[in-house]
Amino acid sequence: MDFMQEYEKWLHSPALSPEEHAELESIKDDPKEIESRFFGPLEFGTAGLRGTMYTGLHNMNIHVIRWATQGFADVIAAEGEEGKHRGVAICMDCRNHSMEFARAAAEVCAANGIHVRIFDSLRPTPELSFAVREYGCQAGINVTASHNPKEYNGYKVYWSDGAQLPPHHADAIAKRLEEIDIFDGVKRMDFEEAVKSGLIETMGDETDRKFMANVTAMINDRETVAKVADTFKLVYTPFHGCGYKLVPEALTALGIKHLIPVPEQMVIDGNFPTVVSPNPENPEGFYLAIDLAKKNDVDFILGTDPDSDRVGIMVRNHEGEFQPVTGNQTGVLLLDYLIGALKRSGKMPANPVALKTIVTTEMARKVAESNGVKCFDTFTGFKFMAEKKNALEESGEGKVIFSYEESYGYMLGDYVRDKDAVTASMLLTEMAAWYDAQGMTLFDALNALYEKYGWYAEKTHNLVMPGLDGLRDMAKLMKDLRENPPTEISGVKVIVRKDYTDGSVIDCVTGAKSRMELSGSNVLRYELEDGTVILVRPSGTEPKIKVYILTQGADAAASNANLEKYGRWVAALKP
Ligand SMILES: O=P(O)(O)OC[C@H]1O[C@H](O)[C@H](O)[C@@H](O)[C@@H]1O
Repeated sequence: MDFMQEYEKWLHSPALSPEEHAELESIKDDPKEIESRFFGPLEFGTAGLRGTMYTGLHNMNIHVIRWATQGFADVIAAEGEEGKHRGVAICMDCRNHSMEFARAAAEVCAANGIHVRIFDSLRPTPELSFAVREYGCQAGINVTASHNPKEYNGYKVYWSDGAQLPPHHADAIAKRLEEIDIFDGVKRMDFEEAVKSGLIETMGDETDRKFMANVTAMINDRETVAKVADTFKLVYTPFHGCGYKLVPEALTALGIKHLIPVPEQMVIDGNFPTVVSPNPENPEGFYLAIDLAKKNDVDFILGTDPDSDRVGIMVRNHEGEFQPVTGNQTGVLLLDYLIGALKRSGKMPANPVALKTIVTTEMARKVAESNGVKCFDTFTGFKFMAEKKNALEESGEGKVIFSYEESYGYMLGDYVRDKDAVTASMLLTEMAAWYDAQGMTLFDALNALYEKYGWYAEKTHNLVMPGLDGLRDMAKLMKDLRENPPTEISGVKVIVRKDYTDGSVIDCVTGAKSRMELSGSNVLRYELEDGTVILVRPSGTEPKIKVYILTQGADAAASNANLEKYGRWVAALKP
């Protein structure tokens, strides 16, 4: 694509508002900026389209939203009249322009004769997955950039099972888009007109009630919560986003009496004014919650991201300080707790299964298998976990009790096919209360798990490479690693090398080549002589290469020393 030509096309399009024209005019002498906005369209990555909210083809704006929706509408329409009638559920998060973009998507669907159910205001992402399933919709659209910084927005697409579209399906939309002109090829219908004609319907409290009935049915142990409810306290922050209402509601239904919300962050605001990044993976954002927790003598903090699909926790250690519990650790804690709770309540299904991704700690497998639960790996993204859950359950091979990613996402129950911070927050709180009743904090519980299952340690390094140069650098880094694979990392031999792009496995000792089951994702994996696993992949949601170190040691000091040692190799990777 000739980026200058594309820029000119946009600059002269009558579809642009005066403000958008002015924005494009202002970069006319900046070819680099023009190239980065017009070199090509956004790609469907880990979680659909995601980009910064500027005027441009490689950005998120109303034109890109309408265009993507026209492509998606064609894919839905290909299902025939029945598919159009089943229609699409549409949701949005708290970001600037999310509501406007969601309504724009609804207008395009309606103009294509596709029935729309749109939420009347922001909702947690898992509720969209739920709504698609509950109302038997053909598809779903969610306008959200999840945990990204405020400049971003995104467009997630779902299919009838309530899961995000798998890559081959997303490719069909991308192919369709090549044939649709972004300005002239999109059908539109006025929102109010479409409401009047019955093509657009609104979802609100009635859908919340149905969703919440499913969430609260997941409670395992009200009795233990009730025992400690007079003294057990927690602090909660939704980071200005969608968790503000239904997470507290779930906790109240659980029987929690002392929920202390962070007042400044209970305010919905797409500028996320109190944090640099609304990502619960970044502990800095918890500073207000920590202050409040210390003042109120609380040991447990819960924080959900802006679209409330991810949740992060912090616990007080023996020095009285709060420390973040990583997604890997939180998942291990919850998996172990759920296994115990299901066994205690006699609700453990036959052939139980836990799912995790290839970049999630092996400790989860250890916990699962030590307790008679099978564990399977998938690629990053809940669409893959949903696919695996559906396949295992449809074939009768297993019943998934828990699915999780190291990146703070947890999927529970059968009513959603995406990560769900509403249900996870409630069950994490139930778990914290249960340990409280045993005289333990989650900090104690985690240490007990390490003692029992081994000292696993993980660290994800993010090599941030923004802009067009960044894209090139990232591609070069992956290429270099393929062309000159490391034979040792920080002085330790690589014994097996795997490339998930084509599923190839190379035994570095014998040179033998074989294949693995998983393939089709740009991920490299190195297995080292000491049992450490290092994985490298470009993020599908942010401009960065992620390097995951999964290691183990005889004790905490030894496993942390490994993280440091291998971290030095990672640091040298960045161009
Ligand atoms: O590692 P990335 O490709 O950036 O993805 C990070 C996360 O992004 C989104 O939240 C997806 O829904 C997750 O499944 C994924 O783990």
